[in-house]
Amino acid sequence: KNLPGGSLGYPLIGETLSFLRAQKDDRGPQWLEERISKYGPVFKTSLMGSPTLVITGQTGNKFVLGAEDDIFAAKQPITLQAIGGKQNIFELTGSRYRLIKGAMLSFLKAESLQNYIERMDELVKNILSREIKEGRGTIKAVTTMKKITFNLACELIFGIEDKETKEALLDDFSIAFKAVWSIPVKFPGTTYWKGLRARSRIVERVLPILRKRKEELSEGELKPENDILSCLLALRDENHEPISDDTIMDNYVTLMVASHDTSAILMSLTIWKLSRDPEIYHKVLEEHKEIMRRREGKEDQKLTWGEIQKMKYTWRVAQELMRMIPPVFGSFRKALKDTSYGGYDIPKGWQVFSVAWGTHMNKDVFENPTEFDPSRFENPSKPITPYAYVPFGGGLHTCIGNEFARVETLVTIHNLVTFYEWSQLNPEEVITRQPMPYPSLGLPIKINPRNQFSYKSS
Ligand code: HEM
Repeated sequence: KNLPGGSLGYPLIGETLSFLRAQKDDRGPQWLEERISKYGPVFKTSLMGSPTLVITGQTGNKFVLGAEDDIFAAKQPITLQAIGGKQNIFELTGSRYRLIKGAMLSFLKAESLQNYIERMDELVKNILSREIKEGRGTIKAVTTMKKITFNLACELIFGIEDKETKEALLDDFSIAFKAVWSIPVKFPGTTYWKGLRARSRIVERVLPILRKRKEELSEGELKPENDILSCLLALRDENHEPISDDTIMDNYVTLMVASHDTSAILMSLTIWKLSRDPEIYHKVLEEHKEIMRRREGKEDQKLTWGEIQKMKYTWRVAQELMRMIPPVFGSFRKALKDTSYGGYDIPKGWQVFSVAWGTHMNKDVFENPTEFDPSRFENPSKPITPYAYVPFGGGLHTCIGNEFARVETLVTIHNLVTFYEWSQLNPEEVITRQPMPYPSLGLPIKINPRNQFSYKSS
């Protein structure tokens, strides 16, 4: 086989440790750069238990992300596969994949999200005020954002509202999330082993909920549109067969994993940026003041879908953050047949990894890539071409939660800037990849309700 240069590292572990360590020390781009400068834009390594070809650049993104699912499957590393389960959306192909994805999208598309806004706003308000009260004016923003994304997913997407159940699930999911980025060694005490046990407890806890919903659906007490679990329970495949409980559980766990850290990171990064950049903060604040000003005496009214659409600058700030610090470093695929790219063979069974940073920080794609400039998403002097900006991936497996993530981020930031004032306790705090990019100290902030909120421009 004509394979590109690179090192497969140690058996099983491969280069996983050096990759994860580089991410943690915020040297992820350097880890890649070193290899790209040594071997070129395509190189071999071994990550998360599989031999891997890393493919970088816009053409590479298109090749990997834009491929049909008979060439590359979106199979994730062993760790995510084990936590998410064998029937999770990333593992599915063909008609089964489309069936499950269609059901999930029916909840996550913009038209459906419009119905959640009031409830989302209320949940975010409650969590923020509770956390701030409990922390007596000081909170770790990262922990609070994780609580927000977890509760929004539990309540709005899955209809799980019982406080005790949610708390127990949050404990177990926190353990399971860690296992997604661990060395897949099933030995008592390892992060991976703990994650697998946490997954079993999650399944045990949610199965009775699933059974109850099944009964309620058959008795007409519940509608499939109520939540994603009910929707999947009511779903029939091309042979009119229901979807198995295992498939539903796997996709429940996977959606919780896919929606959790990603969105919590985007919210945390936005708070981090607003805390340290007065100019950007001021522009964001003005946008939200303007929204409140337009309410003309009805300031207590609930946030509306129309108002979310007015938060254009705030979203551009988030987009620019995702360009410079993509929450998901890249996308894994598995070659289902022998194929080739750039003159190199990609053997069947190998893992392929396409990295967002390869284009996001490329000066041929984004002018002055190291400069934080949200306006590049407003009037790009160079139009952003397909597969160049990929924080939500691209092609068949593009994130189906991108609109949910946008809305929950905007609702949260709106509540923060409109009703609170805050400052970072450690202004020097940096972002480290663990391997997801979080503020290194969990972003402690001092936060207080605004005394007076003047809607007039300042
Ligand atoms: C800022 C937040 C988010 C980011 C940056 C993000 C990023 C991504 C990326 C890069 C992919 C593609 C992975 C691949 O190509 O292998 C993806 C896929 C996916 N995401 Fe997200 N995501 C976010 C939020 C969410 C949310 C809130 C949900 C669910 C409510 C979600 C559910 C999914 C699912 C189910 C897939 C798989 C789609 C498929 O295979 O067809 N994501 N996401």
